[in-house]
Amino acid sequence: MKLEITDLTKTYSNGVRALKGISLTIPQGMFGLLGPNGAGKSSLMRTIATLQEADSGSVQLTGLPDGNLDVLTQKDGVRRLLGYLPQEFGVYPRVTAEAMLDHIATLKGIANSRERKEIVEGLLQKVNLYTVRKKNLGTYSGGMKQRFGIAQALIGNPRLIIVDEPTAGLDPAERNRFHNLLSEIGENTIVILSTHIVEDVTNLCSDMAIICLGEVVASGDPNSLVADLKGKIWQKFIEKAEVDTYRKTHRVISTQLKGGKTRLHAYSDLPPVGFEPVEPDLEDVYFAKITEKMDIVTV
Ligand SMILES: Nc1ncnc2c1ncn2[C@@H]1O[C@H](COP(=O)(O)OP(=O)(O)OP(=O)(O)O)[C@@H](O)[C@H]1O
Repeated sequence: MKLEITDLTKTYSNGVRALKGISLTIPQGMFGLLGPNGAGKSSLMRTIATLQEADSGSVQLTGLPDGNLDVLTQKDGVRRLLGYLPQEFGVYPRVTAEAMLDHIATLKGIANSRERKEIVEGLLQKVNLYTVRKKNLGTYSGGMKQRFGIAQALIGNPRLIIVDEPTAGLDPAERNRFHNLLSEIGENTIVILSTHIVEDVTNLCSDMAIICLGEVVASGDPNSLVADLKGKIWQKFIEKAEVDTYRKTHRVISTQLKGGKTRLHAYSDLPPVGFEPVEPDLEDVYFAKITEKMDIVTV
């Protein structure tokens, strides 16, 4: 099974071109979709989740037992296979987790109440909310709500799971718990994790893409993307006031405060004078690609 996206475009009625010909092949496993705010990640996720129309292009789910699915036109077929955790996941505050999951399971077509009870209990245990299943959702913390969000997305054994910026605002322990949960989702499922947190992709994804201003600027497996930068990233600690000067003479891809000093990373085929070589990581890939399109100040 694969999700094949070809030349997908979307312009909103206010003239914003959110998707400018996106082409991507997304295999089974965890796929990370990285991009800065406004890159078009949510627009792409909503289109794949059949919640919004594209202007042109195609999205095909191929390799299914009973043939391919055209995601843009065969929406009911896609919805039967889909689990979706949107960026803004609202919950009904006065409903218990158990009652809400039971309701969603009914909506997803699980008519038999005993079967539903079994599924709901299993999911509550999986996301570690079983002991608080009788509490109203309004009393849940951010992390608990996200785990509840995953439980509802997993109802009906989806083959395609989309999670949009799931760890923003979670504390490290909850983020860890959420990562473990995602990594337990079966190998024979496509999981698309849309995020602007590079570390989430480093930790979880075997394949990825970076999008920026509605275009794919890199795609592939994270290790190869990092390997491509070997010998090209250089670092220097400078005073903050010197950043602008360096930006005039070097291709600065990122600046970060480290112990009160500013650590500057620059991209160069040859060693720049006064810089030291540094092992690239996925963050360097991200910034090197993004700064090809956008000014570092706006990244
Ligand atoms: N319904 C809409 N109407 C008009 N413009 C929109 C709409 N939704 C998104 N946009 C614009 O389209 C562009 C892409 O937005 P999108 O939400 O897809 O990006 P994103 O990568 O998910 O960003 P973020 O990380 O901030 O959520 C942005 O410029 C945004 O302002």
